[in-house]
Amino acid sequence: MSPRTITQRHPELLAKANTLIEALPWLAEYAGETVVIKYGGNAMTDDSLKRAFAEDVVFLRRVGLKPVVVHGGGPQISSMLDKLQIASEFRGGLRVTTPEAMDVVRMVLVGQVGRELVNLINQHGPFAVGMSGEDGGLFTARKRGLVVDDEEVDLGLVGDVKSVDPSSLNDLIDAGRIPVVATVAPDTSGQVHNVNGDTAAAALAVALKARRLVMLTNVAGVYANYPDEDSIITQINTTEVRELLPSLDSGMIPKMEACLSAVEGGVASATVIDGRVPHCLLLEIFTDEGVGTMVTNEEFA
Ligand SMILES: Nc1ncnc2c1ncn2[C@@H]1O[C@H](COP(=O)(O)OP(=O)(O)O)[C@@H](O)[C@H]1O
Ligand SMILES: CC(=O)N[C@@H](CCC(=O)OP(=O)(O)O)C(=O)O
Repeated sequence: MSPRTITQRHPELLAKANTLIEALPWLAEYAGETVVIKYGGNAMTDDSLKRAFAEDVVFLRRVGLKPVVVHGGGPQISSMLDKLQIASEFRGGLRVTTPEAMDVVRMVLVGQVGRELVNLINQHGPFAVGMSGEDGGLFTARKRGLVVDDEEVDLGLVGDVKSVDPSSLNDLIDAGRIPVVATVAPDTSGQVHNVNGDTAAAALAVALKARRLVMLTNVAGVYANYPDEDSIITQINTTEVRELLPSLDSGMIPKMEACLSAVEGGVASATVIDGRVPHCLLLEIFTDEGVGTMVTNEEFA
C-alpha cells in the first residue's frame, strides 16, 4: 500500500499531522520565552481538567518554553471557611480577610491547592516546585485599599504586591523547574497578607518580563454585557479595558485590572481563557485562533 493510500483511508492521520504543523510557527515564536499561567480556583472543579492542565504545562516546558504557574483557590478557601464556620465576604472581587481567615487562606493555598498542582505536574517528571510569596522573598506586600461609592472599605489583611524579587524563582527556572506559586506574601514587618491571584500573577509576569500572561477561569472570556453570550470579546486594547472596568463585577474586576497592569508593564498580551475546556492552554498557545479574550496595547481595526 502506498503512503498516499494510507492517509486516504485514514484522513484522521492527516488531520493529526495538520494540527501538529499548525503549532510549528508558534513553537518557533515562543521558544525560550517565559509564560505566566494563572490557574483560577474556579477552573479547578474537575479532576480530569486538572490532569489536562498539568499535561499542558509539562508540554510547554518540554517544547522549550518556561512556564510559571500562579494559582488561585478562592472557592476552595470559601469551602474551608464554611466548614470552620468563619464568615467571609467579598468587596470589589476581593475577600475581606481577618487574621483568623488569613490563617485559613495560607493553609488552603500553600498546603492544599499548591500541593495538589505540584503533585499532578510531577506525575510527568520532577518539574514542579511549590513556593509562596513568602519563599525566597518573592513578593513583598502592602495593605490594599479600596474605595466604594466614595467610601474607604477596610479589606483587612488583603495585600497588593509592593515589590517582586524573582531571583529565587529564576534559580528554579534556570534549573529546568516549573515554579508553582501561591499568592500569600509578607509586608515589610513580616505580617502575611492575602494577595489576589490575578494581581500577583500580573506583577510576576512584569517582573519576569514574561512574553505572555494567560489566565484560566470559568467563563469563555470577558463579556461586554455579562452574561449575554453574544457579547463575548475576543480582542481588546488597554483603553477599551479602562472603559469597560466600571461595568464589571465580582472576580472579573481584579482579573481585568491585572491584565491592564501586565500589558502596561510590558507583557505583550494578557489573555483570559475558559479553563472548563480540556487543554485550553495548548489551544491558546499553539493554535492560530486561540481561545478567550486577549488584552494588548495595540489598536484593532
Ligand atoms: N463581564 C464579565 N465577563 C465575564 N465574567 C464576568 C464578568 N463580570 C463578572 N464576571 C464573573 O467573573 C468570574 C470570574 O472571576 P473569578 O470568580 O475570580 O474566577 P477565578 O477563580 O478563575 O479567578 C466569572 O465566573 C463571572 O461570574
Ligand atoms: C484578596 C483575595 O480575594 N484573595 C483571594 C486569593 C485566592 C484567589 O485569588 O483565588 P481565585 O483566583 O480562585 O479567585 C481569595 O481569598 O479568594
